[in-house]
Amino acid sequence: MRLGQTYEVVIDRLGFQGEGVARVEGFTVFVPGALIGERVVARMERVERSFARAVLLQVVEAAEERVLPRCSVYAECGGCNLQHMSAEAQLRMKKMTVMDALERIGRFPKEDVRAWVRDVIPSPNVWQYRNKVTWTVSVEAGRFAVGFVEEGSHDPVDTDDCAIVPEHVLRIVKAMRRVDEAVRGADMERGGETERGVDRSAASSPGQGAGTSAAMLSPWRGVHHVRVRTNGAAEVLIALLVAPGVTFSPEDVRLFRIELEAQRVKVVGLIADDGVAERVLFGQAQMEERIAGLAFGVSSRSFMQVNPAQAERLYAEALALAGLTGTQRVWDIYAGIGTLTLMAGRQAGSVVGVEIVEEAVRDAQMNIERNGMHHVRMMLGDAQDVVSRLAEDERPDVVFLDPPRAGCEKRVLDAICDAAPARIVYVSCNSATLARDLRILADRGYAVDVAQPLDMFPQTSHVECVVSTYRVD
Ligand SMILES: C[S@@+](CC[C@H](N)C(=O)[O-])C[C@H]1O[C@@H](n2cnc3c(N)ncnc32)[C@H](O)[C@@H]1O
Repeated sequence: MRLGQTYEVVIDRLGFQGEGVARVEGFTVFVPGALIGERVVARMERVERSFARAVLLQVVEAAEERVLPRCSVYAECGGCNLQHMSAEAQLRMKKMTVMDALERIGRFPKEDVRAWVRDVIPSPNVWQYRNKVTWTVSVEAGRFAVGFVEEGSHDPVDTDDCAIVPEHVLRIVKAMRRVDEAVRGADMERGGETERGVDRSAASSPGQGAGTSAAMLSPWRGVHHVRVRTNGAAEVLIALLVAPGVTFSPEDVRLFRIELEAQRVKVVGLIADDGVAERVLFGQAQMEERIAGLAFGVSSRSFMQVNPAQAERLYAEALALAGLTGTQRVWDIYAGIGTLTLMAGRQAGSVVGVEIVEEAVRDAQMNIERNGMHHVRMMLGDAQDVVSRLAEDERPDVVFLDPPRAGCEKRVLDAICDAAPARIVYVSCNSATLARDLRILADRGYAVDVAQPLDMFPQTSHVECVVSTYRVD
């Protein structure tokens, strides 16, 4: 098999990222965009010892599950990778992903896995469902671009057409573009000699003096990402992620505000975040959201599930599997702003949430206060240290785990098993690390009874799953 060579292949399964997989001349060939059963023409773009990666050139025989992607930039953008697959096929694929991981990585017997893994709960919304987006910003050669990044690239795919983000959030891109055009237009009229009071020296490339190129004059120069959060009331909290030292003039902020108003975007706050500190440029640093009848404040840096309607179902599943009766002692490890922590608080004797991000713990503490839950408390720190400290004071009945994609550190799992709760309910957004961690728990005497996948991220191959385990005495 040679690089650049073209083959006609038949896809016999899907990989973890939803890409078509075929066997060709003893190689496993991954073809993103191809579906099971399809005959496709593909060109090899990377060839290793036993596998290759190919670009889909033509679908010769299409599968029934093939649908027309909704986004105009689907082929280039790295944001979604399953828009070419019907909604039902996406759900089937996600169930297979969880089962495959439990069998291959977790080394659990096939019959057990089949009995545990339920059908995927579909998302109430499969389009425009995201309440948070982080886009890459680029101002190069005078060209302003905002968007998700193409796989294997650093350049954003410039668009304000994104099918998984609500329309009012997309209007922020329009406002940024209009500010860019207005400011650069004005600067060019003046000969590009003024920096408009914006100190972007820290972000200058070597050899680029102020006013030497159109890119230098963009108000968004020095902004590498923009992070937008929105809520059920269609309000937004915008954070401009900037290089250290980058500041904004009041004039830039005023212009942006005017354009946001012109686009009818309801902004609760605009923040500049240089990775060390957040600075509020106008409005406030937190926004409000209601989930399952509780009020939450959330900061820009804090974690919150991205699909709020589906998040309510996720929490309901996790709580049902925990079987709380009002008296238990509960730990919620990797607690974020305390969403599950507070919901568990309505059904438990006491709850402790553990979280490493300071802003999230601050949010969670305010959320505990505003919901009057005085039997719920938060601990700030790395779960690896906090859990063993916590175990010195109390033994939990139920532990929730909801780690980031990397899964739980072994030390955390060991400390929890030492504390011997009757039940551990594991919420995961990565089936591979979930399977790895469930194997560790199984070897320490925790058996799985149910694995419930949910479609939290429609149009992408990511899958959320909640698994309940119980201590075998
Ligand atoms: C997937 S989120 C879950 C948050 C929360 N359970 C929810 O549903 O909103 C994972 C959380 O774990 C936190 N985290 C990551 N590493 C951690 C660590 N080593 N110790 C404690 N918390 C950590 C992250 O900041 C994030 O808030």
